[in-house]
Amino acid sequence: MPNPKRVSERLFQSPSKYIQGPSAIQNAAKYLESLGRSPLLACDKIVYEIAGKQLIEALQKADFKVTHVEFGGEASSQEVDRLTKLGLENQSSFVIGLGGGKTIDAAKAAANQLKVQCAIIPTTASTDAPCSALSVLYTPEGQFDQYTFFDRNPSIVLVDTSVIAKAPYRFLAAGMGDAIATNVEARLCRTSLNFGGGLPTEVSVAIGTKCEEILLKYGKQAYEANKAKAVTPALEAVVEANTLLSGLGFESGGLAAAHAIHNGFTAIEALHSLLHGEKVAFGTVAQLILVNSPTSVLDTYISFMLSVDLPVTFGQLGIPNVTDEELRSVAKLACAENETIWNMEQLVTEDAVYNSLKAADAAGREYIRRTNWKKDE
Ligand SMILES: NC(=O)c1ccc[n+]([C@@H]2O[C@H](COP(=O)([O-])OP(=O)(O)OC[C@H]3O[C@@H](n4cnc5c(N)ncnc54)[C@H](O)[C@@H]3O)[C@@H](O)[C@H]2O)c1
Ligand SMILES: [Zn+2]
Repeated sequence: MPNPKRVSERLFQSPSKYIQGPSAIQNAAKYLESLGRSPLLACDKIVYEIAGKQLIEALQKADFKVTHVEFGGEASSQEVDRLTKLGLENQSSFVIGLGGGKTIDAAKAAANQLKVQCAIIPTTASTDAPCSALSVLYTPEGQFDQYTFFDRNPSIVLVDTSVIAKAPYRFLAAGMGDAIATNVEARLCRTSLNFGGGLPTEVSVAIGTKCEEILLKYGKQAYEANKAKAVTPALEAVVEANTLLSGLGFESGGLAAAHAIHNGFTAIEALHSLLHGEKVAFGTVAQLILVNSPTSVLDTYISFMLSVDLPVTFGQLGIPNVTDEELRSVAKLACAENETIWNMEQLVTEDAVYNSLKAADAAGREYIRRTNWKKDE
């Protein structure tokens, strides 16, 4: 990474087109035809039944020649190479990634190796992976491997909200946990380099603000709509916040402590089964404490997290008996040399992060006690 003090350019990057609506897959051909007519389509078995069959049918009706490959489940270099090989053998004109964050990341990386364009069709709003020009790769066993960066973002991101509305509502909540961090993190990164290697522009800051506004206004309502499998204006707004606004906001705005703490949580085995956004949600409260946010501000975020069943205490994270030693190892990883925590202007130490974790749990417990909060059944 270049030294931020020596970079004066502001930079904003994004996909060429973003389409969202309840019939997006049915109408996919008209949006995808500019990329060619012989795509390599990666999706796993579950997603094939949910949306893959319907997508292939819609494309075949419009004379596309689709090569369907079953995604193996992990976004690993090996899986990316396998998809690339199939793309070469079939002379695929572009790649479609259909599914959750891992399928999306593997598809983006394969398209990059094939030097063809990429279309992303997320089937959950669980992460902000669809719009970014990077993939998070893992070993075939599921350990973090590396971030890989590409020259361009996916050309087309197509979101079918009738599919998302039927996905498990825990996924939408996790996406909100990832998205609520966007503004909290980006507003501390005004003078650091974003993922494109430039300074944030005014629009990336505005996107983070809008993302947060939508979540606070409509998050709970969208969560309830998702439980009822209903596509409503609130659900549409939150899907856009989780997918487009959060994606553009983090990539061109920057990440800070919340995501670094999420990465630190990999030190605790018991947290591996949690979704990305669930861990980011707790990290967001810890970051707010780290930068000395007033109680009224903490209350706003904690109340939001609880309204969509995101964890704000160690108990809710599933680690009620976490030890100080474990928390110190989380803080140590969160403060690793290349971590995004160093994007913040504030002075940060491992000890301060350790203390913010303990205080976040305490603030969550105190809020629950004070407001007599009870989980909806
Ligand atoms: N590249 C980026 O910018 C970026 C950003 C955030 C997260 N990520 C990555 O995203 C990954 C996490 O993604 P995830 O949380 O979507 O998990 P995931 O990709 O593992 O998907 C979880 C499961 O959801 C299932 N699924 C997908 N759509 C469904 C639907 N409509 N109904 C029922 N089940 C459905 C899939 O079959 C899969 O088994 C992580 O690897 C993370 O590193 C990447
Ligand atoms: Zn994230």
